[in-house]
Amino acid sequence: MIEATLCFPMRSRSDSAGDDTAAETANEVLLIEKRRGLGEGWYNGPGGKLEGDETPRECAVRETREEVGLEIDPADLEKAGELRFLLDGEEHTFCHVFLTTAFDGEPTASDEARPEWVDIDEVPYEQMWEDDRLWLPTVLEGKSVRGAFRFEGGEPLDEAEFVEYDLETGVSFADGD
Ligand SMILES: CNc1ncnc2c1ncn2[C@@H]1O[C@H](COP(=O)(O)OP(=O)(O)OP(=O)(O)O)[C@@H](O)[C@H]1O
Repeated sequence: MIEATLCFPMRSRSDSAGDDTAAETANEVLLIEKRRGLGEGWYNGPGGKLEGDETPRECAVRETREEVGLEIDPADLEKAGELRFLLDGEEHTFCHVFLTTAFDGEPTASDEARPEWVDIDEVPYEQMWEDDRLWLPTVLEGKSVRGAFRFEGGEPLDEAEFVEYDLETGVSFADGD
């Protein structure tokens, strides 16, 4: 099973640089248009697979730096979700979702990703993974989610058919990761 992360930097529209504005007032989210690999051509948050013995939090910080050039203190990441993606009945990917309103730098495009600030009411769900519309609105409201999403039809996951899901909101997580 793959362990992966997603990280959603947020800001309020009036901020030109990131600071520690409270999540409740943030109304824009940094999405990426994925330029290669799984989910290519779709929007998502920065993120990727855990490497070596890093924690999910360390992975989210590294992937956000590599993909869009923002620097985040791991302690400033707020755990917002745990998502299980099943393919043909087998555990495929376990994804840790984080939010942050505290980061340094300006989003910059990389080979992997083109970043774009998007109003949280204008998230392009029709150009995203099908499951995103089910859990991301809740996360962007500042509530936590735990979900399981079933896909069928074999690899690759981004060509499989989304068939059903279970979702809980307002959950708590056992540890900070
Ligand atoms: C099934 N429904 C899904 N809905 C929303 N997001 C999903 C997802 N399934 C996978 N994801 C995310 O997609 C990224 C893939 O990342 P992916 O390119 O494979 O990782 P990484 O950057 O490490 O790849 P390289 O091997 O270095 O190219 C990673 O953030 C992962 O959490």
